[in-house]
Parts: sequence; structure tokens; C-alpha cells
Amino acid sequence: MTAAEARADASPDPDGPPPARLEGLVKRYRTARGRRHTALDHFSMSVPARSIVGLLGPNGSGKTTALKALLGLVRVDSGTITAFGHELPRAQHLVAHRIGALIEGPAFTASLTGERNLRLLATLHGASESTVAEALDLVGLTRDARRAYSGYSLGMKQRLGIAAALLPSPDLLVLDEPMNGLDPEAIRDLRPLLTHLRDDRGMTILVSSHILAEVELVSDHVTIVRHGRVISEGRLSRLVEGTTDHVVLRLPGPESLRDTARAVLARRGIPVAAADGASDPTELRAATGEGVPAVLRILAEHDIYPEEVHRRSASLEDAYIRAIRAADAERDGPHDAE
Ligand SMILES: Nc1ncnc2c1ncn2[C@@H]1O[C@H](COP(=O)(O)OP(=O)(O)OP(=O)(O)O)[C@@H](O)[C@H]1O
Repeated sequence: MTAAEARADASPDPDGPPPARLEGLVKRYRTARGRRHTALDHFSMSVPARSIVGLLGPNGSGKTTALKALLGLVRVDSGTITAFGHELPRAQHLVAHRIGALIEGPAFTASLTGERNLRLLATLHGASESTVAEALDLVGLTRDARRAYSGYSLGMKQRLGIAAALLPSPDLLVLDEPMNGLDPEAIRDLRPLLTHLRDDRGMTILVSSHILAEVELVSDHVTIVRHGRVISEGRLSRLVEGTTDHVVLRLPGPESLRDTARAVLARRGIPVAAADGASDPTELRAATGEGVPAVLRILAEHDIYPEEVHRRSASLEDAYIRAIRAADAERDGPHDAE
């Protein structure tokens, strides 16, 4: 099949083969000391058509390696990679034009304008002038297109990188940490762009990020990676559904008071943990869907009155922490993937 024929059969059909499927990928890097380092350990995930998939995981868990494997930038030791039903890297030429990517920062020429940089890339892709203008418009850079790249802010550079990834008019857009280094406003601006590309262009987007709250706002599917393996995958709503709302309590005073609070709540079927990431050791998290009044009533029966109390809805952060903890608990022995 020629590339043109491949495009002709390129309907981003939600029932067709998924834009990307990685199955059982194993990748071992050779380290400087000649040892083997497992970056992907039977890594499997699927990217559904017309979705925004958030790829999450701690530093060094293998996200970039998996994305590079999909893009043909890293050769895996074993496993199968397919894009739009074509096996890679063998059929790379059939799907390369359907995949746009921003990975490890794009290489632009500092002295040239944003527009000129894109035009040069467009020539490589065989993309038209109008594609350049459209890509600049999509990422909101039309006004700054004639400024030198060297004068761009980090956010503008990232947006130009996304514009470059859009030049081949891809069906699948792969973005590695596009929010890195961006200020909150620039991060917020990325959200409508990604949802527009999915909803109005029918694009599928695979985006890795450390910013859980942002992934929660923009993704419809989430894949969580730990030690080179996928430990949780699915619709965002389903992952978050599996977590419980929490009542967060601040109980200053002696540790024995918090011990008593933990014990009385546990006896009523409400498990309590220290609040995740809390800098305040007097905070407790009571996992319950019953809400603040139920927790306060139980504590009042024992003359315990928290200084502060608020309810926290189940979130992707809870699902993420739960998945990571479960994976760590399951894992025995020392590991070499991170
Ligand atoms: N070229 C390489 N040679 C040797 N080891 C590598 C190489 N690239 C990555 N690694 C190692 O493989 C593991 C996975 O790295 P990878 O960059 O895929 O993780 P990541 O999840 O993207 O991390 P981060 O969130 O920090 O970007 C890490 O331990 C990393 O140090």
C-alpha cells in the first residue's frame, strides 16, 4: 500500500483499529557501566480513537521510552507496536504521515521567525503554506508568527512545537510533557486547543504529563505507568469512580488524640490515613462517602472536635496514588526499572 492509499483508508473510525497499540514492550538500555537497565517491562496500552489519553507515571517510569518506541525513535527488544492497524516499525512509512509528535523539545532555528521555522518544516512534510497558517492559528501564534524564535517565551516555544507536530495534519498527536515549564495561564490555554483537536478535528491525542490536575481536566482516558509497566488504564471517569471521597480533618494536639480518632472511625468502618502530601502532620484523611456530618458525629461521641474539616471529592490524584501504592505493594524484591 502506498502512503496515499494509506491516507485514503485513514478514516479515524472509532470502531476501526486503534490509532496506537503497544503490546508487551520490553526495552533494556545498556548503561554507561555496561549493565542492562529495564525501561519497559512488558508495557501494554491501547489508545482509543478520538480520545485524549493522559500518560502518567513517576519520573523514570518509562513514559518517554514508550512514546519514542511508538514513534520509531527507540527500538524495543520485544513486543508489538501497531498504529492504525499497521505493525511498526515495518510499516512506519504507511503511518508516519498520520502521526505528529512533540517529544523532547523541537529543534528550531533561533534567528528565524516562528513562521519561517514552520515553513521549512512544512517543506519537509510536503505541507502547504495554508497548513502553516492554520497550524499557527490553531496554537494562537498568528500575531507573533513574524517574531524571531529567540524572542519567544517558553509557552510560545511549546506552542510552536505543537504547531510543527500539526503540520502533517495527523490523526494521532503524541505530546511528551507539553506542559513542562509553562506558567498556569499557558497550561490553561493548552486545554481548549487539545479538546478542539479531538472534538472538531477528530484527532486522537496521547499526552504524557506530571500535572495530574491538568490531565484530569483534559483527558478522557488515563494510563498509569510504574517501573516500566502499565498498572492502570481506562476511562478517566471509571478510574476516579473507584476512589472514595474523603473528609480531611485537622486535629492539633497530642498524637494520642489522632490515634483515638483513627481508632473510633476505623471501628465504624471508616479507614483513616495521614493526608497525602500534607506538610501538616495534624491532618487526617477519613475515606468515606458519607460526608462531614457522619464523621463529626462519630468524633463528637468521643469528645473529639477537629479544628478544621472539609470534604474532598474523589480525584485522579487519589486514583493515581492508590494505583502506585497497590503496584508497589505487589512488587517484591529490588527493582531496576527506575
Ligand atoms: N538512552 C538511555 N540510556 C540509558 N537509560 C535510559 C535512556 N533513556 C532512558 N533511560 C532510563 O530508562 C528509564 C525510563 O526513562 P524514561 O525517560 O522513559 O522515563 P519517563 O517516565 O519518561 O521519565 P520522566 O518523567 O522523568 O521524563 C529511566 O530510568 C531512564 O534513566
